[in-house]
Amino acid sequence: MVVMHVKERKILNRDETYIIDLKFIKKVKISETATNCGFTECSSKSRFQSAMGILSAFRFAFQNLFFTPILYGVIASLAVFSTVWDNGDRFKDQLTDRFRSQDDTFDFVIVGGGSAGAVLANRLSEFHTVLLLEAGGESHPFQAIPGLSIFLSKQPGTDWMHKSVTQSKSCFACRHKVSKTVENDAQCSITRQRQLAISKNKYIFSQGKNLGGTGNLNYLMHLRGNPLDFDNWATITGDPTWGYDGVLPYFIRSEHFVGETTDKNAHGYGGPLQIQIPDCVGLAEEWNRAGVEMGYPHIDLNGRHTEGFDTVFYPIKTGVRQATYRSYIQPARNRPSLLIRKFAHVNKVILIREGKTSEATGVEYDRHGHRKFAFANKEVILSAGSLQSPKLLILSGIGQQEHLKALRIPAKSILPVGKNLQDHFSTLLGPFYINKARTISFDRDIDKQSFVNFASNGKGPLTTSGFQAAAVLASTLAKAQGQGGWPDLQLTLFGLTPHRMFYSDIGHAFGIREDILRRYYGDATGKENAFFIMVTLTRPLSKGDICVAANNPYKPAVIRPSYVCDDLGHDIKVLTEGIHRALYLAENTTTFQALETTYSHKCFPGCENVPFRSEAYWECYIRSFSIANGDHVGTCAMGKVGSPYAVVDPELRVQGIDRLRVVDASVMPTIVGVPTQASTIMIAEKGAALILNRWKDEVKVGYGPPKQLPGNP
Ligand SMILES: Cc1cc2nc3c(=O)[nH]c(=O)nc-3n(C[C@H](O)[C@H](O)[C@H](O)COP(=O)(O)OP(=O)(O)OC[C@H]3O[C@@H](n4cnc5c(N)ncnc54)[C@H](O)[C@@H]3O)c2cc1C
Repeated sequence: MVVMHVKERKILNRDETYIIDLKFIKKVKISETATNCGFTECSSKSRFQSAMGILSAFRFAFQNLFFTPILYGVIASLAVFSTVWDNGDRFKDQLTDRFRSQDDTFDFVIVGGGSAGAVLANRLSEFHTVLLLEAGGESHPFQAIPGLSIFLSKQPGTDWMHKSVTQSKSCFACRHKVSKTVENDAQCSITRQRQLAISKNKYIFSQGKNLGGTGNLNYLMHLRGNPLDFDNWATITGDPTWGYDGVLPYFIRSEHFVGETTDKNAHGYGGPLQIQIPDCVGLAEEWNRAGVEMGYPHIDLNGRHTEGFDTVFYPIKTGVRQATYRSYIQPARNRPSLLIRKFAHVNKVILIREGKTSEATGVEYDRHGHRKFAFANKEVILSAGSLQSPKLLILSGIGQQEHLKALRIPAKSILPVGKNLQDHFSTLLGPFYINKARTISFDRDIDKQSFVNFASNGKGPLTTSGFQAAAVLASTLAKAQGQGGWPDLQLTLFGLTPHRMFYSDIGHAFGIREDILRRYYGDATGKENAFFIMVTLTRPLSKGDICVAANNPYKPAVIRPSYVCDDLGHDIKVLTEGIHRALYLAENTTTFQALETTYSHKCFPGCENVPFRSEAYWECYIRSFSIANGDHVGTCAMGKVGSPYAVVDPELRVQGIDRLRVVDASVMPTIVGVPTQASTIMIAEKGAALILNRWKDEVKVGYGPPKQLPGNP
């Protein structure tokens, strides 16, 4: 093992051990190597100055010393890399396009090749001709590495980077951006627009912009949700097949589970998406043990459960991120029945009036500078995600009457499109310092060897996004309402030690001001070992909405998330309780006491005027260090016809319009109590089965291997 210490900087290698302090070289001994991640702790012993040592130190310096600065350089230039990648792919696509089919009529036209759209493209093209239109290109190679997750969002080539409107009750520490955009006011009415010279307190919402969608840049936590999340959907929609027992077979169908679990029957074996625990789980074992100390079971959180703790599963294969890009799109790509058009920005759905109702016949889209049209013999399916499917509906004439009127878009169906926006809302607690190297430090653990280890074995610290274990808990408020078995809080272990650029990287990932984080994390940087806990409100009362400001597909949607805005103060109370439980776990369980866990004593900048750790302090902390999880749902909710939020029916058909469905996260009527990718994939699997069943009498033979319709599993 080699440790090179140049001034304050350490770089690790696995073969030999030196400390170079520019003036002298020290031999050091490895005192401990932690399990599975390859974290290291070192202590110096004696000096030596052998010629061999110096020679190998120089050799090492040439091979490794520059690795970390280069890595930081690459990470800092990810924006450039992603743009260059995107432009290169665009150029290649333009060149090869002339050799591809120029057909414009297909059985199905799918808009958006993200988490849901990729599943549909795969399943439907087994039996029908499918055109998949995706605004972005191929997934970026860096997106395959889970360890780079916190750097992947907000890169211009591969992220839509939507902006919320200015928030008054949260986001106080969010990045302030100078902007001259025209903003909608609080009522989503385009008649009252204001010109803002400086816009602040805005969230930047990431959404993946390439094949695989947001699954390419998310944090890889694969959690399905609580059975009551889905039983609630069955009640809302009046359709029992959306209850837990109805949706479970579709979770199972999507999955190929690898590894050990306490609930084997809950899992699928042989599905497209490989699910497993990554090689590097850091403090997960201690986390689960501490949960048991607190009276919660260590369970499989993807099984039938109420409350509990568990290590988080990821959609990975030999360490590599799968997303729906590698699991659903790549295996289907060569089918003659599937045509993928990348860099195709869809502007609206083409609707024609048929008697009293309208029917979707195709879409209008722009590609490589040309306006084009594609037509569907059977159906058009929108899978553009919760922030864009509603926008496309509105631009096509499906939305709220006043809104369409103000936009001068002829109304085709009056529906509450864009209302009911829900998301998880979090804050990040820590650092919690510990006395052992059990978490990842970028400065210490990410080196040339860790890349080699990842590339050749799929092992090591690069296999984890940092989010390694979770707990789902019901708050006392939920229990008081008789919902003790229906968790409304998630605590997630974030196993990173603050590295040199931590304030900047976390600021980038979560959209928080760097100057504030530099002040807050100033003491933490350079300390050996620490972890964080993300505290998440998973069943918020506060709801937001989305509308569009102009009849122009290139104008960003107006997004009002309205986090922690409920009049009862419910959301703040539940989050504060979550913070107390996280603190209890870290400070009061014997498992974490054995690691000498101590919480940061620093006051969050802006909250100095309230007593540290008082209820008022935590409220200030939450409203300042606000993290929007990006789990947006509900903007095209399914429900009973005529209900206040229902846009699609339980078969995901847009109400009042023929041959048009929405199949993505936006159809969830209420948000599930965990991150939303697994449930989005389940919705797409169920949606595909519904569509195939509808068109079962018109199946074309000869498109791909399966000879039998999947139907209900
Ligand atoms: C930073 C972040 C971290 C997250 N972490 C997790 C996590 O750890 N675990 C988890 O389960 N969930 C996580 N999520 C949420 C999860 O990834 C999403 O819920 C899920 O991917 C949504 O899938 P979707 O199919 O609805 O939308 P998307 O995956 O966003 O797909 C929509 C696709 O449509 C395309 N598109 C949009 N508009 C157009 C248009 N006009 N024309 C053509 N194409 C268009 C987009 O480019 C995109 O490819 C995270 C989200 C974010 C933002």
